[in-house]
Amino acid sequence: MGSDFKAIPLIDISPLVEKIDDPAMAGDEGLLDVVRMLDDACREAGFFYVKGHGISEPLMTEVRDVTRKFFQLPREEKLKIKMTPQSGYRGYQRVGENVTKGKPDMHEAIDCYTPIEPGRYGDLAKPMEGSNLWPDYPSNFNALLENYISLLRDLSRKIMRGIALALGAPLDAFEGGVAGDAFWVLRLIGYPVSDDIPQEERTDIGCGAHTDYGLLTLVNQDDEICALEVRNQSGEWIYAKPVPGTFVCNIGDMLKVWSNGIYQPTLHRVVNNSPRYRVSVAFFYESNFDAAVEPVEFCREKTGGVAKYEKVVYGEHLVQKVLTNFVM
Ligand SMILES: N=C(N)NCCCC[C@H](N)C(=O)O
Ligand SMILES: O=C(O)CCC(=O)C(=O)O
Ligand SMILES: [Fe+2]
Repeated sequence: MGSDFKAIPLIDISPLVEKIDDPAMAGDEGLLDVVRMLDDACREAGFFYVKGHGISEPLMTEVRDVTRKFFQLPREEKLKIKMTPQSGYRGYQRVGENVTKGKPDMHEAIDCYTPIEPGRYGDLAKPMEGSNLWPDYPSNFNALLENYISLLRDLSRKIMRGIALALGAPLDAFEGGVAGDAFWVLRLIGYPVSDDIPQEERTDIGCGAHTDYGLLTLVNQDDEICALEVRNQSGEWIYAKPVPGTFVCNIGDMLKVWSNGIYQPTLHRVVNNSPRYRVSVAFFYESNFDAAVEPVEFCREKTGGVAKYEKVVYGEHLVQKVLTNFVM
């Protein structure tokens, strides 16, 4: 939702990253400052940049570079890891296969999800059972990304601890039954130059306006290309322009429900009007797949006493999105 913000705040979260797991951190001034900045950012823009997050800039760049190399491969090569219902919707999607609000998106992508073994979660996760499809080339792709995912999971867990404190909740509010076994999603995305897309397939938007589905998103975007736009309350689109070495973070639908709307996700979209192919790698940190998320009591009390949202099972929310996101 967001206010009439004109810019997206940048937060140096190093005090949080260094101290949040330390039992003696209560009262640490640096950390409390970060918590206050997170609270402001989540109430206002619903978006913030983080630096001081501990992920090295060379690693962030390498992840975008292997992604770019994959998308440069011939179509037949990319289709070897094609996304299908049989793969649990994991794998490669060509430009136009993802649709948002009925319109094809001008991006290609690889979707990776937490692997789900057959039978886990019963019928709930049936459509998404499976393990990830990794390409043979670039050869270090799998190992590099598995490591990246593990680092981002831990970073997200720490930021969610900060967000818990920002809401006035217990430190571990997003652990245990809510997100102690957080489902993760990785989308490696390429936005071609408009002129390179055949005219009859072309629309004007890289990814249509949407909110993200879970708790927290961390976007690692190409330097120098302005394309991610965030909508403020007046309906103006504010650029989340690249800030090298940072992640662009935003909150998702599950945090809205849990907090009874104290924090709301913000609509955003991607338009690549630049003369360069743009790569971004979005990591989504979500609730437990089977978590039934509903407004918690202390947030309801702060917001008039009435639950504004119905209970949502995260996995149902995700499956419903995934089943309607693609034309294949
Ligand atoms: N997990 C996330 N957020 N994926 C981003 C895709 C958003 C666009 C999608 N077609 C939609 O309409 O939701
Ligand atoms: O490419 C980007 O910068 C953001 C992509 C995005 O919003 C998403 O995949 O949910
Ligand atoms: Fe998004």
